[in-house]
Amino acid sequence: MKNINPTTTSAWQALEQHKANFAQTTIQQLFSQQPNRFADYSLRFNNEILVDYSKNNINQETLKLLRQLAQECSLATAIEAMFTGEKINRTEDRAVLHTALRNRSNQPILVDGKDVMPDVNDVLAKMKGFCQRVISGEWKGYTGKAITDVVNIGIGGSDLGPYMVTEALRPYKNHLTMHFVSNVDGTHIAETLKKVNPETTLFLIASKTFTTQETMTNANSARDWFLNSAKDESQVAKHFAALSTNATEVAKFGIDTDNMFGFWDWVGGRYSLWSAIGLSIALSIGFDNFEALLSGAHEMDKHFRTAPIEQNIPATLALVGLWNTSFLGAQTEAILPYDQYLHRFAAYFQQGNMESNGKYVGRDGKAITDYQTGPIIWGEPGTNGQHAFYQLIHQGTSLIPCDFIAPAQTHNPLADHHEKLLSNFFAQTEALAFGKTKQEVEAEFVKAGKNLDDVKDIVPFKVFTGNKPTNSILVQKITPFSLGALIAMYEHKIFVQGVIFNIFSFDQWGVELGKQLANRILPELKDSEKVTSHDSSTNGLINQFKAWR
Ligand SMILES: O=P(O)(O)OC[C@H]1O[C@H](O)[C@H](O)[C@@H](O)[C@@H]1O
Repeated sequence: MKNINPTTTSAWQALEQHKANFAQTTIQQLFSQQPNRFADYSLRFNNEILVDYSKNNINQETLKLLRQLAQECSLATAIEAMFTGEKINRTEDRAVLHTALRNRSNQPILVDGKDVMPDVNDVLAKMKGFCQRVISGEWKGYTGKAITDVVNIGIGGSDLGPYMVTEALRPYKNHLTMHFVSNVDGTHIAETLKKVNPETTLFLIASKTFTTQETMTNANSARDWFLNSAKDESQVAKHFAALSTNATEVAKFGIDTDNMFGFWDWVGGRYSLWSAIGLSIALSIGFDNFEALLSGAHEMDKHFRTAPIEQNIPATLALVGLWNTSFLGAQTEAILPYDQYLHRFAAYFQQGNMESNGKYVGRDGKAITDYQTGPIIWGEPGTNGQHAFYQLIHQGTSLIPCDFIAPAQTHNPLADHHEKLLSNFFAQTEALAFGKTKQEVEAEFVKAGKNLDDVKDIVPFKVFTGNKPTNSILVQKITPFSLGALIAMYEHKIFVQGVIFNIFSFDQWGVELGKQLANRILPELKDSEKVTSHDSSTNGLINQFKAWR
């Protein structure tokens, strides 16, 4: 991947000039000027996902310049570099091949001259056999009973993806009850263990490195709890499996390598739900559905790799997002799914996006000083968010571009719930784009029989300026296939932005310092000695903790 500061491209400079046009123009005016705006600014994937990006402050010139920016930043070369296994994660000297995990075409993909597909397929076959045995009840616990509960112990990418997807695909789940333990706070595992029976519980220890403090601590507590009942180490094999790249550490922990499902250093943690880390997903919805999830992602991969930039959905979302943040001044992006099953979707992409693109060092190793990199990602399911934080999106002083996501078909057709939910979905983007003028507010008062003189002081508070950018992502139905495609769509959006930001999107050095310091502090908490080795704040906090515990 080349080192290109995006601000030095002619497209960036032209975009800087071009943005002045939008100081005066509103989304409302754009719609009045362009009667076909919806048709011209929306894209479809497989007749299953509709992406409408028309309610943004963009015109054809904006798109032309943004596409030129992508070209000047060598996006097409970068896409090929990722898909063909080049070591684009240069700071860790690794390829980035989550796309290989869902490569249903089976076309060879080479890393260091070796095709990775046979290994990928071997692990998938092993996962399939394991799922069949556990789901059918053939796999027995130490007292001869079938498994009823699965506890995934992992954190970050080894938790957020599997948890988000198993929740999103609950309508497809079988009889197994899934639990996810991530936090090192003992409360998390303690509360989970209260709900399960050691005779019928399977623990999946999910950790790429198998050294993560939180996960290993929870795994050890789970094993102690299990052995407290089973009283026999040899029974651990019936209740513990490992999902990891680190066979040595897995063996040290005492998990049989027969029960280990491997993956490789070219799978980033936050892109790992497609790997053995997805075993909890496959157990929960069955292996066929897990394969459908992979297929959906693979279809999106093909689209991303081959579609021209004008029709390329991830690239378009990335460019429009970059326009909003880098040129129009937004610092955050909200992801707002109008689907209760997608309640962890925003949390998942907080890691996906912020751990990937929250970087201040450019690919040249120098600090980036003249543009913003990855935005802050946040969000909650609609309509809950409407009753909580939408006030600020509608009338605050920050510009917050939002992605609204909704399924056309619900899995729970109950009275008119879905129509009500979707009426809110449509209404919100309409309100955000077009707002309500002073005249409209006054007309409403008049209609309600009020004298305008009596209400004139209230009028300004009821005005909505509108002109707030949104994307609407309408999915026919959330199925394993469409969810796979949707996740891959966002993954590639992040990739495109990382290429243009000129950063390395696939490392995560920013999480290391806190870990190092926690490791230094941990021994200091073991005794009652007064701590003096830190700054006065950190010393003061540690000493108060010691006094109070
Ligand atoms: O899967 P593990 O090796 O346990 O890592 C779990 C998580 O922790 C790390 O600190 C990284 O920030 C994440 O990218 C990763 O997903």
